[in-house]
Amino acid sequence: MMANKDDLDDCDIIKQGLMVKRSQNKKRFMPINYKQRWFVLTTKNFIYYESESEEIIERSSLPCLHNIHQLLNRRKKERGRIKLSSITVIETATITSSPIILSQDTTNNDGENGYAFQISYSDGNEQQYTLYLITQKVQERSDWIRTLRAVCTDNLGKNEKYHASIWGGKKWQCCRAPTRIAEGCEPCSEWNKSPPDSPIIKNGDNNSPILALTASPIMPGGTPTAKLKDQVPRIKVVTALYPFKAIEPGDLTLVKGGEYEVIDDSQDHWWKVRDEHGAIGYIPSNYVKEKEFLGLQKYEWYVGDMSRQRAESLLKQEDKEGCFVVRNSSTKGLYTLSLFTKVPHSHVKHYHIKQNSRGDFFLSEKHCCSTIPELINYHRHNSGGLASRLKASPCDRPVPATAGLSHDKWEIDPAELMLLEELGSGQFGVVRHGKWKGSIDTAVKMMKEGTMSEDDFIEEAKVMTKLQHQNLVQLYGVCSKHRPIYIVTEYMRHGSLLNYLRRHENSLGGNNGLLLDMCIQVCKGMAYLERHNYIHRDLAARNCLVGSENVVKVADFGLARYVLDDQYTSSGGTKFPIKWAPPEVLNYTRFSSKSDVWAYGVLMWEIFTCGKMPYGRLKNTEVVDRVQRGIILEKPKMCFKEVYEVMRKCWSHCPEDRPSFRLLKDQLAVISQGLLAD
Ligand SMILES: Nc1ncnc2c1ncn2[C@@H]1O[C@H](COP(=O)(O)OP(=O)(O)OP(=O)(O)O)[C@@H](O)[C@H]1O
Ligand SMILES: [Zn+2]
Repeated sequence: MMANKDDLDDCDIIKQGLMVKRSQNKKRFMPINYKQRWFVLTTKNFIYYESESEEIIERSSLPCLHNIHQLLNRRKKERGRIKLSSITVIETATITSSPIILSQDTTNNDGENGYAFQISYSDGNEQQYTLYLITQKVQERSDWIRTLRAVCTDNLGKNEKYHASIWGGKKWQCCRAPTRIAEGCEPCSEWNKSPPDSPIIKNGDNNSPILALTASPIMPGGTPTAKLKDQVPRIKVVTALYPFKAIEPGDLTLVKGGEYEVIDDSQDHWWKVRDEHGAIGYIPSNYVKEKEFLGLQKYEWYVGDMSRQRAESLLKQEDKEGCFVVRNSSTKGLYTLSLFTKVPHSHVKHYHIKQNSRGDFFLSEKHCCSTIPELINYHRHNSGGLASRLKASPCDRPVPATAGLSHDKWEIDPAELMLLEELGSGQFGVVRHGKWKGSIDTAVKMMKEGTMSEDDFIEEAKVMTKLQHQNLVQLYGVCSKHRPIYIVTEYMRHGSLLNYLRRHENSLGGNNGLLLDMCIQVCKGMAYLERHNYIHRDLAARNCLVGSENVVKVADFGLARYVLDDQYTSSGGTKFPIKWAPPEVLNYTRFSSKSDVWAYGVLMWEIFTCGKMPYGRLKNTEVVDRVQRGIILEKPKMCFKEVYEVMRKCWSHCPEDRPSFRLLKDQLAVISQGLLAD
């Protein structure tokens, strides 16, 4: 089997496995059939191969990744491929009456015929096709859906609706619509949510889900029949990635590494779980991960998406010989080991974790291991070519903020807040460091009376506590029963980005990579807001904050809407952030995610000048005049040409010509990868 050129560009496998594929029946006279295929998801394509060999299957355990050349060498015949960029819908599917031939090994089959899902994509002529796939286990299906959605995020969402079932030849089996091109009958799921895990293919009239009860290690009490009545489709077990201390009644304490059975995950941020003693309560969903998908996350040394620059500064801060982390490489699906050594001088070395032709992992070719944890263990005892033996990894890493301080809580009793030192002050009033119930660090913004339309804001705060992203300052809640009202947020120990840049100009100035990484972090937070149709309206370095490990987060989003002072809200006002405003805001006060993008360009400029004032001492009227005439900020001295090009695109006169944050995020990642080979 020859590898074609496309394959060679496409060598990073994200996930692979056997599934049953329903024929696409492009030619109407062909009978529908089902074939087992070997599916390979790469960073660019979803490819399927003839599958007669089982040997590869055994090697498919997570987080193991394979090189496509390897696969091709195993005489697989490619049967088709779909470009990820052409995929628009990934949803579950209902297929009712199909004689499904699954793999011979049906021992794990839970008595089901399988679980179906669908992938719609368009070819070059915009013709839509749908591929129906069937997995043996419900978990496999949600795993595939999740992974596929994660790599296709850029295209999903174009289609609003899909058909829940299949075209039966004369009508859609779901909605009975009589034409094949009829619009879908179900709204597409929000693609960042996981799919419902209900078994879809039914055995005759048996509509009740069959439970995978044996999968759960914790099952205090409760017989299968009791579970059936409770309509629990399957038991989901999660592992705690961080400790969580239950403070409010109704919450449950999490012990790091402990396992919990999920009882209710219908809300995004707080799940009801049961611990091994049978105690039940709410926990923050971002503190746990489904046991089956834990992968490397249970290891202290794995830091996930941390950038090269942040890994370096974290390890330098620890300042210990042999201190190391493993992080996701900038090439999707690969991992990098970052190792601190003092020999011959303090520095951090980065090693790609590679795989040989047998799929084994290695850092130096002589020492291969079948999993990454084994490889790490090996190098704890033998430097084996590394700059040092692997010794420890950074401990006391910060835990993420929770969406609100407890389940369903956004109103905070000021008596529970201990107020500490003043952190600064802005036009709304003073900001102080606080401790909630003696244990959680917070920042408390005491709103000067009369500066904001409080009732509207308090309503909005309920929504805002639900916005959660690692690059957004978390809103914990408000104290709204007393005056002045308090806005309580996550505490960020290094304060505002603007001051941070100015204070550290000497160390940051030469570090283009770190500055670009800050831009990327802000961009990620903004892409999240954009995805949720949330406009910031006052994005600038002064409104971003810096926390431990050089994390940068966006703060004060959406707040501008509730300000009463018209010196701040009207573009003619003295406090209006003119220097961050695009023409359409200056002319018509027309805010959008694209006006945020303009401001983001100015923020990038602030970052690359280490906190200079945009347009220097120019008066507001002079700035307006320049912006209207299309004169933009000059390139900061230490900024890469490529990065300045990105800023310029953010300053396109027409909002439509500016890139979205989603696009910016990818472009900046590419630049970062190219400029600072990882
Ligand atoms: N969550 C936080 N953690 C740590 N420090 C904070 C936090 N929020 C604010 N601060 C500090 O308080 C200062 C004032 O913040 P505030 O948001 O009130 O004003 P500002 O952003 O400087 O100006 P503006 O009123 O125009 O938004 C910040 O510059 C920062 O140093
Ligand atoms: Zn339908």
